[in-house]
Amino acid sequence: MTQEQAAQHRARFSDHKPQQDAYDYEMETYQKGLQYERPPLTFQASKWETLACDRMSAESKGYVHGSAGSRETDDKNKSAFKKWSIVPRRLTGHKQFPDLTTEIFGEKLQVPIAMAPVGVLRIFNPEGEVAATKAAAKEAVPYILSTAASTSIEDVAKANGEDGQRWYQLYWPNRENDDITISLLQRAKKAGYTTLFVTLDTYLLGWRPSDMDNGYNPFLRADQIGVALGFSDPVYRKRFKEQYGAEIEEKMGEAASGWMRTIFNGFSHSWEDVKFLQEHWDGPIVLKGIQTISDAKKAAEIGVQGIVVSNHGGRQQDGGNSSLGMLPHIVDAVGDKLKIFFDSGIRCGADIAKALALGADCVLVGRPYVYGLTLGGEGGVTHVLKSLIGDLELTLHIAGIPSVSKKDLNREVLVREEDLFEGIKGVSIH
Ligand SMILES: Cc1cc2nc3c(=O)[nH]c(=O)nc-3n(C[C@H](O)[C@H](O)[C@H](O)COP(=O)(O)O)c2cc1C
Repeated sequence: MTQEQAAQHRARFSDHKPQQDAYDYEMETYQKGLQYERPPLTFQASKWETLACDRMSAESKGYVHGSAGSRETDDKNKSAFKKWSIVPRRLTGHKQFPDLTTEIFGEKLQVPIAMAPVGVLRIFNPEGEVAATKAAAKEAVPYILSTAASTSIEDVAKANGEDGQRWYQLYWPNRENDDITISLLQRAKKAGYTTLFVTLDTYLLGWRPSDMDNGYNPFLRADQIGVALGFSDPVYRKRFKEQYGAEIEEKMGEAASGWMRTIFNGFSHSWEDVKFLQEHWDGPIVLKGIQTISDAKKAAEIGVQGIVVSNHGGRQQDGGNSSLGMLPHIVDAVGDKLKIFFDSGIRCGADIAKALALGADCVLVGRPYVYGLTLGGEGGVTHVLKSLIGDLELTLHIAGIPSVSKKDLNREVLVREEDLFEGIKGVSIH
């Protein structure tokens, strides 16, 4: 990104604030409680999943809650957070709430949180991506649109609005479909998506028992839910007509499976292929799905701007490591060269604080906002975002941590819970 572009981004986003501060949301809730009014949705983050799953069809539940194989990776993602504890400091004299703002690729963020790319949101609520992206814009949280979305690139941009911060996630067609890749990138650029996230771990869907039990693959169905980006793509439409002598709408089944084979083409690209994206995307590129130090170093070598330390929420490969466990090792290797995003397993404010303390520059929230969407549409997503932000803000404030900047929120504020019990043998706990 040029200096000039960075300046433009900064100017565009610097005044974009959430409509209501998360702490005010808490206070408003207590005020309403004085009149015996209860919040429509629970603040207990650990309950969102069960409540939402109870309300979904078996297919939707299997799709969002499902993970690869025996769920081992997913389970480890979540339990890894408990291995770290935030150690509070007292009498800090801080007279302000923590500063949660940060800067990513020249864009000011009000909080170091973005909404992870999640496909097919209309299976959870008819408003799908439109509801999610509107809530993101209102809470000043960047929205990452998935290539597997059930709403087009352009319609999501419209709903996200002038002030919305939007990034685009690519499921990368194989090189025989370079013209389709270029078309997707150009559409995203034109619609105001500023950063490109390229997902590396999903060249086909993982072995997901819960989906197979339901015989459910949202991308094979002719209901247009998993294929919106393809069906609205001029290059894919032209190709389809040439091949079938018919419009997509006349042969929906073939068009849906054709699009699925285009974006989940079965085989991995190579490091050399990334050059193609660098030639065709004018802006920062972030590789999503990095889980090893050597891949993180290669990402830095080939000159992309960031990585997401992620294992797709354990949905792709079973028997894997926790994403959080790898985070500090990767940060030590490339944290000074790349922006480090993190996801997989974040469920509450303290989880966010821990990932940031371990060196992430920004975290992505996945399943929790899908549960909010199921429970309350746009309002449900808003509630989840406000809750996570409020929880993060007060967790930091009460721990005596004045900001999310690396000088304040770093490994010094953490202790491994295990070491506390070993500490007597010589681990220093300052
Ligand atoms: C229902 C669902 C759909 C997803 N779709 C996508 C997608 O289209 N593209 C992508 O890169 N990641 C996708 N992800 C992965 C998320 O971006 C993110 O990596 C993951 O949700 C993080 O794990 P967590 O949900 O356990 O926090 C999806 C996740 C879920 C739960």
